[in-house]
Amino acid sequence: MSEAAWAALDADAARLKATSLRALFEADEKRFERLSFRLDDLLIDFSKEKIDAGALRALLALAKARGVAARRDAMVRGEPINETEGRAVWHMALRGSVDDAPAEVNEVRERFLTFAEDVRAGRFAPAAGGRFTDVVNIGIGGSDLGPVMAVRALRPDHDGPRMHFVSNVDGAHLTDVLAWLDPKTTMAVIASKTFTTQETMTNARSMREWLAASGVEHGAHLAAVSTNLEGTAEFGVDERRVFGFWDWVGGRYSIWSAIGLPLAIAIGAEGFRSFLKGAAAMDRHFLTAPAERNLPLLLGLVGLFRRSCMGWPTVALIPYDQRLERFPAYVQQLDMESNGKRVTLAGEPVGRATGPVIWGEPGTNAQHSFFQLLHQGADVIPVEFIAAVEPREALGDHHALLLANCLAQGRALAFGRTEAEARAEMARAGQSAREIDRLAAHRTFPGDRPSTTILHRRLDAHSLGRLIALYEHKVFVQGAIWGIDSFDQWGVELGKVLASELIPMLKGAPAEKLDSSTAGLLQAIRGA
Ligand SMILES: O=P(O)(O)OC[C@H]1O[C@](O)(CO)[C@@H](O)[C@@H]1O
Repeated sequence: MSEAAWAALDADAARLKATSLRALFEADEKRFERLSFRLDDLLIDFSKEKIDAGALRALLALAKARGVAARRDAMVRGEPINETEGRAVWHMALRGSVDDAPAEVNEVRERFLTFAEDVRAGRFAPAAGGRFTDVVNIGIGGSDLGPVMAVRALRPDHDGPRMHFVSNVDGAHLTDVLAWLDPKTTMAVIASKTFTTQETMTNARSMREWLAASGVEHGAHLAAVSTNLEGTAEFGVDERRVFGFWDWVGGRYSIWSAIGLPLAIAIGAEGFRSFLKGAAAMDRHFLTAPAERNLPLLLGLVGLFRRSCMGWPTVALIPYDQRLERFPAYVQQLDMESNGKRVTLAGEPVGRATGPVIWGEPGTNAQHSFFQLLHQGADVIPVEFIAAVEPREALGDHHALLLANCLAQGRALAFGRTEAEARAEMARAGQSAREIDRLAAHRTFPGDRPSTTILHRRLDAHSLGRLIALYEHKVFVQGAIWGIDSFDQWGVELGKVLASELIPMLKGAPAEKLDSSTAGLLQAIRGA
């Protein structure tokens, strides 16, 4: 049954490759109305994608044939859909979107939100008195990217102590962050699901030494977030400041758990609850909206069509919102660690291209760096634009300029500028025929480059929660159709094992059983 659905999609892809976006818009003046979808103030416009009603029908048929709704419902019921690790995938329980969530979810949430308020109000204070002015979150991957992204996104709501994030095992990271801080008024949150991650534990130990070296009672400056309570105790974190979570929360899905503590300290408990409510609003929509109007389903299907049928390997995620500067990096982990797999749950090759490369930077900066390639390079790179209709602060005409640029880029990508148009423009500008001949090809934009535009009213805790949940569910939909396990990450294991083997050699142990390249590089490092 799904073979038939894939075959129909391949036919749609062939037809749409031969039909330009210009032609699609000319053929249907209601294209925007037909291909844009809303949830409250959130609007997703797919009309500049290379899709049409036929392709969308075929995509919905594929989702049905692949049992996406049944798998979604199994996820909500807490079934172990992360089959390779035998775990449930229950991050929706953290935002009140499942029945029968364990009582400890609420208990831990209340504890860490109370702690956040205590830090903000100075009730939890440094050992030697005063107030904590700075908080350093030490974590990596899902224990870093969510908190850092969300804290930056919600800067206008940030009225707690200053927040800092250290993730890289490169000592430069910790050194540069600590250089500006006073240990007497700095606390650390050690965030690690496993509490064994080499980078995080190394940074945590160095942080503890930095606190101890200043003479502060370092234990009183530490908090931890982890599923490994033995590990946190062994490290010396007082259990009153340890906030747990559970193996059914994937690292890249953990911002809703106590991993969100830095965000709660920054914006307060009420702000954090609003963030959870935004995600819950998207959950409700994903669970109940009809397939033809279901935003995460459609976002997933359009992306899947680009990747598995049109063959485009990457997606540029471009928020026209400076405060979403880390959103592309956040979605990069969410999507690439989830769907960067090539075998199905049964261990068979998927047989189709799977998770795309996700990358991006905020606009308008991106326009002045890599947009040249998006417009005139040899590859088609679909773009997802994100913008807020209202700015958080009124500052002259900045926001109008920002939005004008966002809309202009989508138009330029989709419709380009034909050679005839380029020539006519140069002629109007009074350029000679010779000059026109010389430059016409350079000034032609092929166009026909797809984009999706996501608009919401403004960026706040609620809309950020909703946006993240939109992307989480989109990733889920694609993984379900490809039949892969979107919730494991075996691909990060081998590098970890090989690094452990190399550590002693970097510290002087004899180099053994190495390939000639690695041996040569090690030699060069030792001899340097
Ligand atoms: O929270 P932990 O256990 O320190 O893991 C950090 C990150 O490392 C990974 O396990 C692998 O990179 C991610 O999935 C995770 O978010």
